[in-house]
Amino acid sequence: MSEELEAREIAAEQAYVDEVYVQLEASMVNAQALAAEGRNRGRLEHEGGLVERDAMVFQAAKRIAQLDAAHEGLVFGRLDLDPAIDALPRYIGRIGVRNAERDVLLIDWRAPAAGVFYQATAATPSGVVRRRVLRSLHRTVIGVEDELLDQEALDRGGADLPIVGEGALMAQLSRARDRSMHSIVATIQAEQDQAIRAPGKGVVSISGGPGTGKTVVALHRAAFLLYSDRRRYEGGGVLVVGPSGVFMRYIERVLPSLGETAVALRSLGEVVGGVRATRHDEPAVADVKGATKMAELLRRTARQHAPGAPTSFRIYWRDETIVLDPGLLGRLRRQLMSQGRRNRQLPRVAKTLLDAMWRQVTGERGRERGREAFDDDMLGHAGFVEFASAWWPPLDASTVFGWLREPEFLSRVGEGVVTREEQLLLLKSWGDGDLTIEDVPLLDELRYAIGDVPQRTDDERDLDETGLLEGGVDLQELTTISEREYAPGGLAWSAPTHRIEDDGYAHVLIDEAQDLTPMQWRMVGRRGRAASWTIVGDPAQSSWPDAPEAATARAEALEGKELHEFHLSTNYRNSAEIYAFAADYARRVGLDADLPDAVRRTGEEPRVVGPVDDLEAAVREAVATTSDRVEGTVGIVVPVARRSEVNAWLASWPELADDASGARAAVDSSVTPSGEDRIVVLTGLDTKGLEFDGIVVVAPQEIEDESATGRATLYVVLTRATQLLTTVG
Ligand SMILES: Nc1ncnc2c1ncn2[C@@H]1O[C@H](COP(=O)(O)OP(=O)(O)OP(=O)(O)O)[C@@H](O)[C@H]1O
Repeated sequence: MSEELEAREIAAEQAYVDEVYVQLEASMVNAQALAAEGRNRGRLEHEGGLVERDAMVFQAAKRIAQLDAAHEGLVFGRLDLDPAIDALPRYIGRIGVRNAERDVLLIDWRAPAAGVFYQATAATPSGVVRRRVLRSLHRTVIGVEDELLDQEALDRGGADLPIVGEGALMAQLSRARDRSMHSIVATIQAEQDQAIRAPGKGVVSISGGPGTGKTVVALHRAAFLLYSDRRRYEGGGVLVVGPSGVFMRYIERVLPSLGETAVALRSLGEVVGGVRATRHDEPAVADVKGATKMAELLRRTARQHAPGAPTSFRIYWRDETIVLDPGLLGRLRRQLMSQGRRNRQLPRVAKTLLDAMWRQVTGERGRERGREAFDDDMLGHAGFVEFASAWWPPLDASTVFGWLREPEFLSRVGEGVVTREEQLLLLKSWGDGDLTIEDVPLLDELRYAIGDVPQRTDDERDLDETGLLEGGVDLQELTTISEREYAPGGLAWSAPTHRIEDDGYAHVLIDEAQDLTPMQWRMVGRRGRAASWTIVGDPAQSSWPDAPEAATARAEALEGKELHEFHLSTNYRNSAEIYAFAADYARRVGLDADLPDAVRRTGEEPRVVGPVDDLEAAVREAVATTSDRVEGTVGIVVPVARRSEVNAWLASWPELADDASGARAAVDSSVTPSGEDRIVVLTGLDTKGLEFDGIVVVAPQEIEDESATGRATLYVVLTRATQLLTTVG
């Protein structure tokens, strides 16, 4: 009977969903035709609102159609209200759709009218009698899950509203995990909805323990903001910053599945335009590079005499020797620096030098000729022009960053800022080539300290203004000289391509904010001076050891902005059994953790294997068992020092070969990883923000011991599994 009932309900919903798709296709064709026709301006203005809206629906629908996401239907919700309010059901979808008469067929989930879908509860039904979630596979409705919110209204109204299913949330939470995060539009919970719909003012801070939906809520919030004020947020840009490239790939499909693509998703190593770093420094080095004192070191660096540039200049003119000695040049350098960013002073360089030189002209013959003639002579003199351009070359941040690789230079600017030991750590890390994630904020700091290298056209304009360097200096050539002489040879550091003025966004969203170092806060702070912010994090999961210093940097980045706090209290990821185990650990090791309630029981207790004699055999057994028992992803979490070893193990286990191309690629560079592997090897830090159906933790004690914040890292690791957790050590 109940199956029959469910089938009948599904068929009825399918009919409605089909109607929505027919209408959607009609409006897409319509919008396309309008765009293709390229109507004249007046007509566009006349029908502006309509055309724009159709075009928007078209764009959003196209993106949603492109997304071949199995579980995610366009129409996912239905509200049956008290007949006294509305006799017709309301349908909720990823985007809004109207029919030819412009009646609403589907309400966009972000519209105010959809709010009640998320906020209504049995205690405060707000007119909702039945809330229904439609589960779909592409365009096919495969299930419905109902909740009865107001029995009395149902009795009173005498309507026929059957109740089907076991509840959408549990069905959604029990699904197997794949490599991407999915949107939760159908099952957003009331406390999450409040954070999602908070106005885009000041700073919205969303806190909560592991698995409470902070990330997914923040992404839905980005979609909400774009919907609520498209001009502001699409025009000004929305920046979403997460901890790693792996994490960004994990979350990248959520916004497109909501029809939104106008968002910049950047990992911390990619925040600076044109730069892409994917490797972390080891913890001891990361701790030095992340500390606020690096800002002082870099400020000093930016003010130094360019290594290799001339330190004096001498010229004969009208019987006189004019000398720019190192002391005088040092004073002139400081004078120029005091007027603003180094590169911005380029147009003033020649005049500053000429002023100082003219003061030395005291003889009659020289004075008689006059200043103008003096300037003309100098600017026509190849020796002077060459000196001026070599003394103050246009510099890009990567070049200046390269100066720090010289031990003597570093010890000079580092004096009293970083210890000798720290200098050695820095030098060692900069010796091996490519930029690390921790270097990126340092490079950014230098960009801001020296300013952009002027573009050629700007140069020409600036030079025209001074009237001093006419025809004399080819700045293009200067750039080449400076690059040739001072660029760090052989390094894969590309110069930032974006200009400082283009760095700002209208909204900045920081995920896993507890991990930002002070230097990273400074970097993201520069991108959000005029922005509203969403900041998401859980202090207990922090891997930055100096919490007060990070708090100060964060406060500076957000200075003057009003704070609105939201807290999430239910863990939707872990089974109750797994989370109890992790929470026990947090209490035992003294982490001051925010412990949410986990709602889903599986009857599977976490398994602790060990102490073991043969680690490889024990891990192999645990991974094989886990992979047999879960349908979705499996993460093998290892100490940093064991990553290659465990990858080699996994690559050599034939029974798991199909699921582990990443491990094979890690040990054999001729193998290409598929990127869709079910089984992956990760370090503790790599797991931040991610989740897997099964987790096998290798040598947990070593993870705990490998950094000052190892306990917080291990706590993160223990909260990544949805179904099965095994530790082997
Ligand atoms: N309302 C919801 N309906 C369905 N699934 C949800 C809901 N809220 C959260 N989830 C799921 O719970 C899991 C955890 O969410 P998310 O990763 O956003 O949590 P988090 O708070 O950022 O976690 P952590 O801090 O541990 O990284 C995800 O799979 C997410 O889809």
